Amino acid sequence: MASGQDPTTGAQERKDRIGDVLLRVENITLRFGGVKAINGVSFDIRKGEVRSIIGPNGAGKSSMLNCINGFYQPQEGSIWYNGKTYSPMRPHDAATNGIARTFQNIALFKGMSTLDNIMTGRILKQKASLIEQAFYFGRGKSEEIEHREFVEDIIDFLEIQAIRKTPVGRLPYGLQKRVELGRALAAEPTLLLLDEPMAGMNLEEKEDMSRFIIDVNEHFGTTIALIEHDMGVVMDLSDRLVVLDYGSLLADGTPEEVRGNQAVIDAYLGVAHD
Ligand SMILES: Nc1ncnc2c1ncn2[C@@H]1O[C@H](COP(=O)(O)OP(=O)(O)OP(=O)(O)O)[C@@H](O)[C@H]1O
Repeated sequence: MASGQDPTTGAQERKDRIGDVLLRVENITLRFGGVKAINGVSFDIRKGEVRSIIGPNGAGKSSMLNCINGFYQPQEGSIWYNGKTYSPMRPHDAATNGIARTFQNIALFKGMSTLDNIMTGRILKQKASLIEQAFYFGRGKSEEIEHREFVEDIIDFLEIQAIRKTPVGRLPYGLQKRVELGRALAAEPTLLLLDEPMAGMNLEEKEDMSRFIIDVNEHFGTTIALIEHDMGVVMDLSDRLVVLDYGSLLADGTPEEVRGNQAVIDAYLGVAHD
């Protein structure tokens, strides 16, 4: 958030930005054999908000993102998204309906350049036939130019012009994370799922990434669901938080509400379960 800004103006702007419910997780239960990774969890995500999912290791956070984008198919429950119920959500439905994500462990093509990696995020936007693309004529040619311009804008936005031709495997970790964000943005997502976008980063890199997340949310109006372990970052960025513990919903509310919740404090301090 810009320094020197009147905090009441900022709060009002945020309120104006947040709209109706975009996605609702309804009573999701996910099992792996005998392990209940998620246990009857429900919550919603509103248009334009930054919604964080927090909780101790193994709480079910990544599994929840995997249910939302269809990588995992829960045994019970459904996902309501933008007017339609998915039971379960399938990866293709998620991708074609504007749900994009980044991963806890970077999933880029290490030998390919920054530019080419981000271009792969445009695949679902391509309308030209394979022949048109291969021989670079007709729609293939005009589309390529259009996609390239879009990707160049993302590169400018994320301030990574200097590394546009560098193979991503040679980049430091923090920059690889930024390229991964760029690839997700190339899909022009309505809902962006970020799985620990700041893991392994130093303070300066975390500050940069926080700024980009806020900018994506404010400038593009992208709704963001975020998993992050750094509580300082989470409290600063989030409009609302969901807290999971041992696969169950422990709390749901604003940063202030969650910060003061005794069950959350106990979970983080490691108070024994009955
Ligand atoms: N593919 C899988 N196969 C078997 N068990 C799994 C699988 N994915 C997750 N789990 C289990 O489900 C539970 C929740 O895991 P999950 O990765 O969702 O937690 P998390 O909150 O994201 O943890 P962390 O903060 O450590 O990343 C854990 O007990 C985990 O071992």
